[in-house]
Amino acid sequence: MEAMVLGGTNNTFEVESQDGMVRLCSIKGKILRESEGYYNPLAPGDRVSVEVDEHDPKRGQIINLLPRKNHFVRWNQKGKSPQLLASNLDLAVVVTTPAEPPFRPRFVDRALIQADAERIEPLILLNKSDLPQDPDLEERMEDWKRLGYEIIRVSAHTGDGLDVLAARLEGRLSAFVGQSGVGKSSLLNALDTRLSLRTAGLSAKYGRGTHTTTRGMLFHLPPGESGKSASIIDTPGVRRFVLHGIEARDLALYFREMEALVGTCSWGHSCTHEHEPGCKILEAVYAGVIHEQRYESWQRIRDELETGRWTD
Ligand SMILES: Nc1nc2c(ncn2[C@@H]2O[C@H](COP(=O)(O)OP(=O)(O)OP(=O)(O)O)[C@@H](O)[C@H]2O)c(=O)[nH]1
Repeated sequence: MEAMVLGGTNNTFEVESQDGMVRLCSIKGKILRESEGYYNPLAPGDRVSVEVDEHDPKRGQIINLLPRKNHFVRWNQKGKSPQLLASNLDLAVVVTTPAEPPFRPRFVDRALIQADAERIEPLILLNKSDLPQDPDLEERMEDWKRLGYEIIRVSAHTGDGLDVLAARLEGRLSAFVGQSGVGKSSLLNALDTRLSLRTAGLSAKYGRGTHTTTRGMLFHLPPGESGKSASIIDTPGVRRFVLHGIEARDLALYFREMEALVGTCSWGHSCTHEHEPGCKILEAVYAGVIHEQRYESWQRIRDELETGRWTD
């Protein structure tokens, strides 16, 4: 029987069959071949084949992973392996805030790049729009918009913008990705009042989230105006989003404003875009076509990918 993984740990998963029944399932055999080398064998959104337990219809075994349309991954530094956050997504929703926790544009850049690399449509969701906005944030928002990224502004607290967000999520499978404390669980609670996911204030000491959601979980929202329901994966908040599966030398291809310039410099593909005369990327930075902060973002992320050392 075909079913979808809603959530789970390394050996027990909540799996939903097409009739809506949710079973606890373990993986038959040692490991799924496709998951070798990964931190976790399956992610919410994965489609699997299940064999129902003869003695207990509420349990079963996962015998097969069905081909994935895409998978959203980050590098797990502690586990030293790629971690599957969600599979088969229509939309990667990168949640950010003007403050509490502080606005971290590089976190957003990294998540957008990982989504683009997997050909998952990204969306920037600015939560906590009730808090004072800052000029740096507005400038970056304008730049992302110019690059073609869709932006929705909401407040889980006041409800502002939630109708726009709900309409955008209807009929799709989306994942909320963001630093701990940006309000991913609060947003889900606001979108579906039947949910009461645990949320928590920021740590007084560091002004960061306290990692309340520790594992990913897929939720179906009640059908909206279109009659279709939204499926949303709440992913655990992370302090740092480390890219996976992207080579440092290819990084510029995932910066939308750089992609077309790659290979056009006087030094061709051997240009480092750091100091060479005739570098089209540097010329674009000087001309203001590439935002200085995006260029710095590219430099930092490239260094991280080259050295395997991460500073923020
Ligand atoms: N001012 C304001 N605070 C919010 C808003 N949404 C959430 N918060 C607060 O932000 C804090 C963190 O919210 P959570 O929903 O737990 O954040 P999270 O992103 O799910 O965090 P993790 O589970 O750690 O990943 C809580 O104190 C919420 O009350 C909002 O729109 N405005």
